[in-house]
Amino acid sequence: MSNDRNDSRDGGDVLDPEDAPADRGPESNGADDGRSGGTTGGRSVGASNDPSDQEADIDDLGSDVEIDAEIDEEIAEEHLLGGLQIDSTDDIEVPDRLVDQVIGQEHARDVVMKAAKQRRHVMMIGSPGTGKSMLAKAMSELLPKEELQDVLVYHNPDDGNNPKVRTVPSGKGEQIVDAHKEEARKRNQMRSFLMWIIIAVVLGYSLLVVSNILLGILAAGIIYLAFRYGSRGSDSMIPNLLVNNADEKSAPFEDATGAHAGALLGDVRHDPFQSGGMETPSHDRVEAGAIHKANKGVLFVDEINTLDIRSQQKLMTAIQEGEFSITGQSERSSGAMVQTEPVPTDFIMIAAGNLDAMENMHPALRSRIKGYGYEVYMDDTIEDTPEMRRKYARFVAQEVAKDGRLPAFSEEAIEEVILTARRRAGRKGHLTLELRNLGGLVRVSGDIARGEDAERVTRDHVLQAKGRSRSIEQQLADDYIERRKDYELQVADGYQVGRVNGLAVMGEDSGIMLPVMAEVTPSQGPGQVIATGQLQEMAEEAVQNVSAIIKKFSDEDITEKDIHIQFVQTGQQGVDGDSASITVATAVISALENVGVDQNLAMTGSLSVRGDVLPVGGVTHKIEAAAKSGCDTVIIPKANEQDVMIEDEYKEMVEIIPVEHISEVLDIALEGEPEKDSLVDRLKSITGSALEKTGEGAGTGRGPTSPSPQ
Ligand SMILES: Nc1ncnc2c1ncn2[C@@H]1O[C@H](COP(=O)(O)OP(=O)(O)OP(=O)(O)O)[C@@H](O)[C@H]1O
Repeated sequence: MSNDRNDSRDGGDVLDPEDAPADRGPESNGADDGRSGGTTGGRSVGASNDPSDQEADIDDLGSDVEIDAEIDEEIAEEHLLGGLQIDSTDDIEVPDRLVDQVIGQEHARDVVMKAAKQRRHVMMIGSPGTGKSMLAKAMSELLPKEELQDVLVYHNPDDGNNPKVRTVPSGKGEQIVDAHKEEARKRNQMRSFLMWIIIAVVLGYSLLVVSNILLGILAAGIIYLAFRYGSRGSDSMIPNLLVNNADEKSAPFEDATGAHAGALLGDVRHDPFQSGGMETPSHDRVEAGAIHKANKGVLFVDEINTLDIRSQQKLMTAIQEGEFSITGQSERSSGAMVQTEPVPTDFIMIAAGNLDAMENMHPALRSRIKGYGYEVYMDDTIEDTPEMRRKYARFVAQEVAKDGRLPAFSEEAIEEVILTARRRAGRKGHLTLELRNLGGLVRVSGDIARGEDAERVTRDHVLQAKGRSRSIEQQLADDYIERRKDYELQVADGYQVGRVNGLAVMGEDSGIMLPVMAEVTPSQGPGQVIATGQLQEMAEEAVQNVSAIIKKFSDEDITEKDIHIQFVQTGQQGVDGDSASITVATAVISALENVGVDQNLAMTGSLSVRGDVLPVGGVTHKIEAAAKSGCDTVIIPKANEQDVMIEDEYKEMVEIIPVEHISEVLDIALEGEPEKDSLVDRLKSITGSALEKTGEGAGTGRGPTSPSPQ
């Protein structure tokens, strides 16, 4: 039987659906293997269908592409371009294959290549713009093109609402449809010929024999309509080419992110006529969904949790069965009556998203992907090595090539992009892997250069682009700082009791200075912490931590007092996690002891119950915000010292003081010398005693700090 089918594919009679190959869904793998010795559409598929050859191909594709240049490793270490001696991006070759263009993400790349070889599903979780869809696309390029199929839908003479489905090797579908059209055209020609002969005979007879021309015209009209009506039937025999892979250069890549049910699962269009000869045959109204178009390729769904539960369930069925019938998605449409035979859905699924997406996706779908595939977490940053910097230079070249209209980047412009990647990493010795944003910077820089008709993109263009391509959060933060300056709310001079300049991050890359005010009052009942709205919990935690320290060093129990904390003019954005806890603690101690706090100083840091200042996120942006707001000193956790990568322009504006303990914060921030044996005196003296224990200098006296969760 299978031999017969192969014969029909290779040029035999392809017009009868029963003669077309009937292999569908998962079984078609076996059928394809059987085909490998033959010729398909004039193309030999034997060699590359050998699985071991395919694996070798994939391994080959995966090999890391090194930049082709002689590198002096000693120079490379210090050199921003990792020792690459080039004039511009024109000197950098961009690899052809997407998988070789991926920067970093070694683990994800390995997983994708393994999954391509084994045909396994993959779940990729990570920050936006780190290359999830790029890797999914790269995976489709790794899949064997020879397995691709076209899908045809035929009219079912036994049941018009249950169209037949047939799969054929890619490229064959068009031939079959063309052959059917040719056949229909010939049949129609013959019918027309016959029709005109009959009309001529009828007209001749009515004119010459009956002598009634009117009767003749009427009869001719009826004959004409009968033939026209009859020819519609032969058109309905032409199959609908549902999936056409004839021109695909690689296995399909279908992005079904945010797709509605019809686009994902296929649909059958409504037919307003439905019957009476004017209707469109049901097989012609069938439309493929992404799951069908992705057959033998990759189906990519980002933010998988945004698909409605029914769609997720059906997706699961398609994954499990390897085939899925198409029916009308709208219950009220005539399409809902139609259901095709199962259409193959033998795809590899790549589900992507952030951590929320994973938590909120259908548990059964997740377990299906997990059970039949891999889960991988995308890296946000990568170690800053000469080799990696060379790859970042290639990244700039890739983005220029991808855009197609940008001028080449000069060496110094590439250096500026790499410096930005360092800064955006927010981590010493690392480069950011949020490369979509970095690609945005490349494009804006290129557009500025283009606007000036410059031949090359220079460092200056990149610097201008950095100013222009500010995120919404950055623009908001800058606007906020400007407005506060108008009202002179920014930095007050001298010292104030209970008011401390805190620092926070807005969005991903903007800092903002937010003053915190505290007032301590006697309580009528048990003491309370009263803070602004949603910040209540955070304030309570900070007060609890500081109260443990206060209790230890004085007779005061601040849990018996009412503590009012105000995050001045925050609108509640920007205050993240517990990074404001040393700010709150300082404000409370200042209010409690009635000692002024230096208003030219800002601070960020998390606080342990033992008074250790623990690391926080976004220090670079916070320091820059303090500088922009006019502060001249910033206190940061010692553990974050290595993460500071502020722009040169701010370096002159602020002094950065890394601290390890709240006592150091108080020493720097509070006004004057405390009264002997007062709470502040005792708290400040902790530094002294700690230093005595280790015998080291200020700021290094305490043991290593443990990281705080952000
Ligand atoms: N690791 C990478 N290597 C090279 N280029 C990258 C990488 N990550 C991102 N890019 C660039 O950024 C663009 C967008 O990345 P991509 O769409 O793959 O991100 P994503 O992780 O799927 O993001 P999202 O979840 O927001 O869709 C890519 O087309 C590519 O130009």
